[in-house]
Order: sequence, then structure tokens, then C-alpha cells
Amino acid sequence: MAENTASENDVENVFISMDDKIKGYQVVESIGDGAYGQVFKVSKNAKKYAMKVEPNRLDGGPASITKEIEVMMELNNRGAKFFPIFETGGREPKFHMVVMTLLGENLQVLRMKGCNPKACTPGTWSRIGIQCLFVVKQMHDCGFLHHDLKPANFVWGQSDEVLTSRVFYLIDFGISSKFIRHIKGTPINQQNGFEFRTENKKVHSLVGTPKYTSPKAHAMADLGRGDDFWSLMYMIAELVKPLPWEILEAKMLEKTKLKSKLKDLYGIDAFGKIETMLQACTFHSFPNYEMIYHAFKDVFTKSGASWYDHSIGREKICRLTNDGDRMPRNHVDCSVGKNLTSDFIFERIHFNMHISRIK
Ligand SMILES: Nc1ncnc2c1ncn2[C@@H]1O[C@H](COP(=O)(O)OP(=O)(O)OP(=O)(O)O)[C@@H](O)[C@H]1O
Repeated sequence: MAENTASENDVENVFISMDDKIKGYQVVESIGDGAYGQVFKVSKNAKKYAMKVEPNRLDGGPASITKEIEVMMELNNRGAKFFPIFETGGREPKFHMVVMTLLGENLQVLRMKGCNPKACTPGTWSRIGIQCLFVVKQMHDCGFLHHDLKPANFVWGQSDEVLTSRVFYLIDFGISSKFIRHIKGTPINQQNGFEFRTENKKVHSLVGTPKYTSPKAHAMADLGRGDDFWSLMYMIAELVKPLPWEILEAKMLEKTKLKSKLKDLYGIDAFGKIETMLQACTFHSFPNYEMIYHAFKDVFTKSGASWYDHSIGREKICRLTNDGDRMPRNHVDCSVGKNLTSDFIFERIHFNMHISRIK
């Protein structure tokens, strides 16, 4: 779906079986499939990890895992929370691979397991919206755009991790990009040692997954932080009710998306001002994160839901109910959203805050 996808015929044939050992990691089971390759649960020294494997391209072209490793390492080094931790990675004879923190199920799967996959309660979708906003903002604060925000790329922490099993992590940085660059001659960690990279006047292919890409992606514009938020807004709107372009493709999808209004997708007039704000965002703009936060927060408050409700949809998923019963409730850190007071989210990292003022 995403940019740069090589077709099956353009890549090495790679068959990984459950008995294989790769760089000392024992393959345990397959846990995910994507456009670029496969993801396995692996183990080493009694610890479990996730390993993503991407077959080499026959034309010798770059592997998206190389970019993924670069981004993951920088997010880790900058202390960004709720991203997988890089363990090891690199090139094998027939494929590239990366080993990282093993996380839980993705939002797409969780939604399908809920009692009504087509509609979550306002308390649930607003809570998820706030958590996802938090993690995306951290990525932006580190100077990166994700470019492929969609339910399959938000995953819960592992089910047996008390603190993180109900918090969304962001994965898949294969087409992420940096919108800032280091100014030569300044110390690498100095806050004001960065500037915007040059804006591309035109891009040549659609970046991201068509269902969730921003209107500007369809116009082949160089994307900025606001465009990640279009994707996030579409992704959360899909938890409210199916998107009008759900089953459409190509031109019809684009046409329907461009004439749809966020306030109608959410059925809430107040979401209209988020649309206006995002429409005004350029490559350089610092989106109004606070406006999005308050829109979700208002819905959450009115819903009367609790931060400690672990469900997706109206009914708790069986496995979660069982885990939840055993857990000390006040120790479960699904309260990440609860802690997102203005202070926490808006005066936290601000690594590139000054950049918003450079034009
Ligand atoms: N660290 C992880 N822990 C647990 N599951 C993971 C992890 N990384 C990926 N997965 C699972 O594997 C799926 C595919 O992973 P990923 O999105 O990274 O692959 P991809 O080939 O880049 O996919 P895409 O088609 O979106 O480009 C995810 O949706 C998720 O369910």
C-alpha cells in the first residue's frame, strides 16, 4: 500500500519456518504480515521479541527496514515513549531484518474483536484518539513524520506487561521521513541546531495508505505534520462509523474523501474547526495539537467513561477481561491519556518547538 512497495516478483523468495534460528533468535510464530514482509515472534535467552523480515529486492534497491532502524534508533535515543525499542538488525544474505520489543495486537485486529467492529462508543474512540495523538506528537517532536498512520500501525503493549498492556505504541517507520535537518557545525544535541529541510515542490507517488492519506497527499504535495493528523482524524473517525470511502478505490476514493467533512464523519460540529486548522497547515506548520486534544477530551468527559476501561468497543474482549480482573487497577498505565493535561503534552519534549517559528 505504501510508497516504494516492490511486488512479489521483484524480491528474493524467503521462507522462514518455525524451527529457524536467525542471528541467535529462535523463530516462535508468525504474528503479522505487511506489504514489505513478515513479522515473527522470536525468542533469545528466554526473552521474547518481534522480528520483522523484509526480502531483498532483486534490483538491489533500498530496504525499508534500513529506514525503519534509523528512525527507531533515533526515537529511542531521544527518549520518546511508546515506540518499540531496537534490539538488533541488518542484512542477511536474502533479507533484511530488525529485532525489536514484542508488542501486542494492532488496533485493526482489536476493533474486529470488539462486539461492534463498525462503531466504538464515544468514550472508547476519544480515549484512543488522545493516546494516539500523544504518541504521534512525540514523533513530531523528534523531527519525524510517520506518513502511514493507520489502525494496523498502532499496537497495544504486550498483554502480560502490567504498565503498558492498554497503551498504544506506534510502529512501522518504513516510509517515515525527517522534516528537519541538522545545521552543520552545531552540536548534534543542541535544540536550535536544526532547520527545516528544503520543501519538495512536487512528489511523484502517493505517500501512505490511500484510505487514510491526507487530501494533500492526493495532490502530491510535500507532507508536513498536519498531514499525519489528517490520517489520524480519518483513522479515529472510522471508529465512530465506517468511512464513506470505505469500499472505494483510486479516483472515487479520492473524490469522496475530498468532499467529506470531519464534522460529518464525527457527527460533531466542533470537529469542523480541526478541519479548518488542518487545511491551513503547510509543510512548515506546527499543527494545533491542543485543539485536537480538547476536541477528544470534551467527548471523553461527556461520555462519562473511565481511563481504566480496557475495552475496545462496547464489550470487553475476553482475554482482556480475564487479565483485567487479575490486575491491580490503579497500576495499569492506560492512564497515559489521563496524564495528558496541557502541561504534560504541550510542555514536555518540545525538542523542535522553535522550528514552528522558522519560515
Ligand atoms: N513489534 C511488534 N510487536 C508485535 N506485533 C508487531 C510488531 N511489529 C509489527 N507487528 C505486527 O505486524 C503487522 C505488520 O507490521 P508492519 O506494519 O511493521 O509491516 P509492514 O510490512 O511495514 O506493513 P505495511 O503493509 O503497513 O507497510 C502489524 O500490523 C502488527 O500487527
